[in-house]
Amino acid sequence: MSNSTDFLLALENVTVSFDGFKAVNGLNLYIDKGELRVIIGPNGAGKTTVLDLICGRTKVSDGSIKFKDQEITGLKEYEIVRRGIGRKFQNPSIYEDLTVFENLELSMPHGRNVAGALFWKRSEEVTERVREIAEMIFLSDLLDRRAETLSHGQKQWLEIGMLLMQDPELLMLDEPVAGMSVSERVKTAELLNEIIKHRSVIVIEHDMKFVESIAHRVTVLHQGKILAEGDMDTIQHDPKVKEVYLGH
Ligand SMILES: Nc1ncnc2c1ncn2[C@@H]1O[C@H](COP(=O)(O)OP(=O)(O)OP(=O)(O)O)[C@@H](O)[C@H]1O
Repeated sequence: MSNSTDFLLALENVTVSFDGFKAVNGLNLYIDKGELRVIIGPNGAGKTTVLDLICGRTKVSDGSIKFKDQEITGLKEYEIVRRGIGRKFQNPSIYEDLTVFENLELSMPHGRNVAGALFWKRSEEVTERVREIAEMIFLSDLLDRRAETLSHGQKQWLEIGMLLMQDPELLMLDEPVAGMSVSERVKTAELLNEIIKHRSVIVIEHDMKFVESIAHRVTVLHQGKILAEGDMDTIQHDPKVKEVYLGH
């Protein structure tokens, strides 16, 4: 047995070409258990593509992606979800005409086969879990509200909550605070810090104030490669990073 990784997620030499253009080029990225990693970088750097590769939406052209030491490269998106990776996209995909409670309830995995889904009914366990997650995402008092009546920020939290219902070990969020108010951003930082008590999180973010408030470790991507990696202080003082990203 190799003892090569204690990492939750390991990308090694990952490359993807779109018609010969390498959007991600020989990327090595390692995420620890309980880590909150922020990925920053200029437009077109390959940030979203990295998340697409991890969740199986885009196939790697070369390289390996391992989750808990098992190869996930080539698995289908739903299989990767089942392994324990949840992904939130920029636009919330909640059910607007259902309540907060129902949205969360629907996201609880119902068992792995049709029979499981057919015979599933609301149980104490599900209700308990919905309440627990609702509390985390600041929506305990709004469980009976239709989702369409929520603010933009609350909808984003609801979608994070829906992912948490699936109990992922790794959560990936693409610009979670875009369009949020200042107070919602502060609460989102709180939420992320709560989430990483039991899971790892990868966040793509442009808002540097928000990044400062959450980041353990920052990876700067540029032209599909890692330009720099380290704590916030190191990144902010890195001349290469200043040149391509922070300096303008
Ligand atoms: N399916 C695709 N087919 C062709 N080119 C693509 C595809 N997906 C992404 N690209 C290209 O790959 C590059 C990286 O895109 P990506 O969206 O990952 O960047 P990003 O760092 O997330 O940028 P942004 O901050 O603007 O969201 C871009 O040049 C983009 O046009």
